[in-house]
Amino acid sequence: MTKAFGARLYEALATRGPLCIGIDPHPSLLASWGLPDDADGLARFCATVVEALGDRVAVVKPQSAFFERHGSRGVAVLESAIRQLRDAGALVLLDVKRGDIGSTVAAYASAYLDPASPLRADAITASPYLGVGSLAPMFDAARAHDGGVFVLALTSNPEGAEVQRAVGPGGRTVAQGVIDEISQLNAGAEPLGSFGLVVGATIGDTGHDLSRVNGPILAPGLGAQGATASDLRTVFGNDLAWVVPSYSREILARGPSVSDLRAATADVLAQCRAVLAPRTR
Ligand SMILES: O=C(O)c1cc(=O)[nH]c(=O)n1[C@@H]1O[C@H](COP(=O)(O)O)[C@@H](O)[C@H]1O
Repeated sequence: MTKAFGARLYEALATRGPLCIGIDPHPSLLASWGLPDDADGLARFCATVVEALGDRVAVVKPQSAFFERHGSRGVAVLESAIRQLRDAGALVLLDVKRGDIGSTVAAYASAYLDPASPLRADAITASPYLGVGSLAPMFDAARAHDGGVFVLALTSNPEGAEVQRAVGPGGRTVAQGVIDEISQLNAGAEPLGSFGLVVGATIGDTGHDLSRVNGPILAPGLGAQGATASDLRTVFGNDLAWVVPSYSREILARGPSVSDLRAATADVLAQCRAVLAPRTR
């Protein structure tokens, strides 16, 4: 039996530092790395990222869409990248943003969180817009298999606010409802819950109560979308403790040189540490 995802993440953040790097092999990045826009190019792209970052970054987040666009051969590359990253000691957060009725969510859960699946990752991203309760089979699978689930709360894109900040009959925003339900799942977990939220680094002061989350908060939108490490202070205020800053294109654009990828990563990690340290426990 391995440890719960939250405990494994806690250790990874302590030893490797508070950072997630995304693998988003955009066609333009493949081109700038001198690689073809096909499954072989994808495989070489991933091999370089694994070599450069697999042994040093706490969380690596492959974006499934960029693999799926190459069909079954692309998905095979994703399977192998997940395995290699995990073997190198990184926690793999597979960005698939799944959500559906509960019975279908159960199938997604077995696709991504069951150790028997070739696509098994440490954690996945999930969309709560069919109701947080519809994600229950994913939460159950995460508990059973020591996995994690990061649920969208306040996303980094400008279109998100219209839905996420809508106020329900009880006076709570949709996002606060998501935050509160995830907080309940993490209540009492030590040292850190396995259920995370996604809150974009681009959104300014959240205006939401994140004080009881007791789990990780993934903060994408840094770099290419315009947010900087210092924005994390504005966005999260006193709730910075378990923020996991996430960069994709900003770092990947520095490839294919392994040493440049490492240097860029070390650079953003230092910027994030300066804002996030010290952790409260
Ligand atoms: O869940 C995510 O990771 C995510 C949530 C969000 O609110 N905004 C967001 O950009 N993302 C993902 O984070 C990555 C951002 O990539 P860059 O803009 O290149 O850093 C993409 O894979 C997005 O799909």
